[in-house]
Amino acid sequence: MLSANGLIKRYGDIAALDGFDLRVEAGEIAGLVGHNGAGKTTFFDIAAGLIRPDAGDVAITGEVGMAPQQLALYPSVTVRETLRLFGGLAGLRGRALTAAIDATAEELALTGVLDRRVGVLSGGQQRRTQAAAALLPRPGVLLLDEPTAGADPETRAALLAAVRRRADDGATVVYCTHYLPELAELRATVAVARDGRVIARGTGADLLKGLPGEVRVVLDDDEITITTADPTAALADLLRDLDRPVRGIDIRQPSLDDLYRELSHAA
Ligand SMILES: Nc1ncnc2c1ncn2[C@@H]1O[C@H](COP(=O)(O)OP(=O)(O)OP(=O)(O)O)[C@@H](O)[C@H]1O
Repeated sequence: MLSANGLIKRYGDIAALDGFDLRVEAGEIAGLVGHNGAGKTTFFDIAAGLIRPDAGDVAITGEVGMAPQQLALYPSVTVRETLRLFGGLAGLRGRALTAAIDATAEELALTGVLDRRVGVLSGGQQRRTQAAAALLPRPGVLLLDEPTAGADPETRAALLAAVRRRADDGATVVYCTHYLPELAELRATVAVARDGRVIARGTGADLLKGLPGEVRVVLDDDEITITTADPTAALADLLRDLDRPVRGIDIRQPSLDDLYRELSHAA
């Protein structure tokens, strides 16, 4: 469990966090989204104990594992040595450590590069190594800051599956991303940050309720477009009353992108 209450962090005139509240339960993945500068990284640094807030506190059950946005790896050591270091810091030794390294490398598709130096890996492999370092000790709380940035589709899928498994095993996960479809894939709840606060919190479905989607019906010489919160129902109504042949149908359900846009533009 993680519970941040009333966090405030100022840098001169800038309030990086300005009353930031967030509660995430064990087994939950909370997707933290928001503009550049909304305060996501500052929140992570405070939750991980790297910096102190000016006010407020974060309560955490268990250890914290963090994969920061900036790669923080030693280029001259191998992937295996990297994982050995992070596992060792978390108290893993001997056979337990070796088994954890093998299992984590396997789930993040790093087995083939375990004995290569981090500095010669591709960007995606380095990012997976960083995620592996955070995931390996199986911390109770995982803070992941855009771990799939620059990842190819296979890497992305492996990472998302590994994160989902950790939550299924009971970890509390906060997952920062600018790529909203990932949150649906992770079955994450959503927290939208803006100007140092969480301004919307809930399941994707809750937050999307009432936002407009669109249904477009293409006829022989005409086209009908309806903007509505329930495009499927609008389509059913339309088709019931329509006496002309339909050439094409296009439905766009409201998405997290719509929510993000709406909240970002709200005063
Ligand atoms: N050490 C610092 N000194 C001065 N200002 C800072 C410092 N760290 C963060 N800030 C400012 O605080 C605000 C929040 O920054 P933060 O990095 O937390 O945002 P973010 O939501 O993580 O952004 P991004 O999506 O770009 O990663 C920004 O305006 C940033 O410039």
